[in-house]
Amino acid sequence: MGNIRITKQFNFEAGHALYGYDGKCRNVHGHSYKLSVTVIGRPITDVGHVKLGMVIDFGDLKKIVKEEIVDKFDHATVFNKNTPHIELAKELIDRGHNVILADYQPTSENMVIDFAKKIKARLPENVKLHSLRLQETDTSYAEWFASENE
Ligand SMILES: Nc1nc2c(c(=O)[nH]1)N=C([C@H](O)[C@H](O)COP(=O)(O)OP(=O)(O)OP(=O)(O)O)CN2
Ligand SMILES: [Zn+2]
Repeated sequence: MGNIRITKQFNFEAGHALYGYDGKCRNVHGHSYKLSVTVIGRPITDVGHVKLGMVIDFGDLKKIVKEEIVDKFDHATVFNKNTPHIELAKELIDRGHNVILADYQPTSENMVIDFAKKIKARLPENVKLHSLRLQETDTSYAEWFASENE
């Protein structure tokens, strides 16, 4: 049996600001992010296996992506910790806000690279991350493909 790709989609709301950017996105603002996670592998053929016919149970994929990404980023504000925004971030943290201090500029490109690393580290041996698509607005998204990052 051949390789099959399966995809699960996630949504989360997050704020961010692009420090030093020459446009309106230098302001703190938010997005309703849509993340599509595609993995590839061979469906299980062992008739005695509870996951017969699955590459990975969608539920198991959901658990990984929720724990690594959605539960952390949903309703958080992401700042580049290598910029003066660290001061703003510290103030918000002190006031009990949910803040993520990223070691990168929080563009959709950098976020999708970060997400790929985190998801890859949690997948079982027989399942590979194929691609991610992170949609920031109705008209803007970034994609990561394993085949382009080997
Ligand atoms: N290459 C990138 N460019 C921009 C990013 C990014 O992550 N990567 N991010 C932003 C802003 O954060 C924000 O997402 C604005 O994006 P944009 O598509 O420009 O939003 P608009 O509302 O102006 O889109 P329209 O649909 O064209 O009105 C900026 N750039
Ligand atoms: Zn934005």
